[in-house]
Amino acid sequence: MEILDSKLFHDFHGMLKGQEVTTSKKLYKDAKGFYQSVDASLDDNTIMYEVSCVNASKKEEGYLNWGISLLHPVYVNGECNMTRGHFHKDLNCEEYYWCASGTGLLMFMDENGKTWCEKMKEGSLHHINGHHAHRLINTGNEDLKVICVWNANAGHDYQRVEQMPFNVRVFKKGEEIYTQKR
Ligand SMILES: O=P(O)(O)OC[C@H]1O[C@H](O)[C@H](O)[C@@H](O)[C@@H]1O
Repeated sequence: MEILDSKLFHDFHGMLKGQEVTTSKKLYKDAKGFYQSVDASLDDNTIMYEVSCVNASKKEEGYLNWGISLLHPVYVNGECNMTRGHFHKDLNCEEYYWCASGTGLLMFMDENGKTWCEKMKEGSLHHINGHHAHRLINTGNEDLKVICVWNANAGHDYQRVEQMPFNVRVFKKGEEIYTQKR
């Protein structure tokens, strides 16, 4: 019997490593549209968040993806750094988010536009119903690292949240977090 080393390694407080891992970075210039206003003090090439994934060999039912999203503590005129956010293309596909470190909010939106959040902190585990759009928000002063597991056939429907955007924005002033209806 062969006893092999694992092909992948995920340090609890670090990134995902292994040959099959793909990483993408979201720069401020590609995220400007997420925020209420443009912050001229931020360099266009500021890295807002990074996503590393191990994608399944097939984008089919029964296959799973594993990933980590890492959001840096960047504020855009006081508005907290966030992911683009999406519905799944296949609404039958659920997802789990598990907070490895940092503090933030997981914003949900149902198909009627009702928006709410769950608090994220180290160890918090979040179930995402396939019918709910989801967006990560870093409200802390350190990286927010969130481990994600989702069906390989889920897909990302960004258009749907552009047509019906999350209707609440999250800001930080000093140490106070506050929200604003958009
Ligand atoms: O694609 P975004 O909405 O910007 O979110 C960033 C990423 O967050 C998590 O890692 C999800 O599971 C990924 O599927 C998603 O791509």
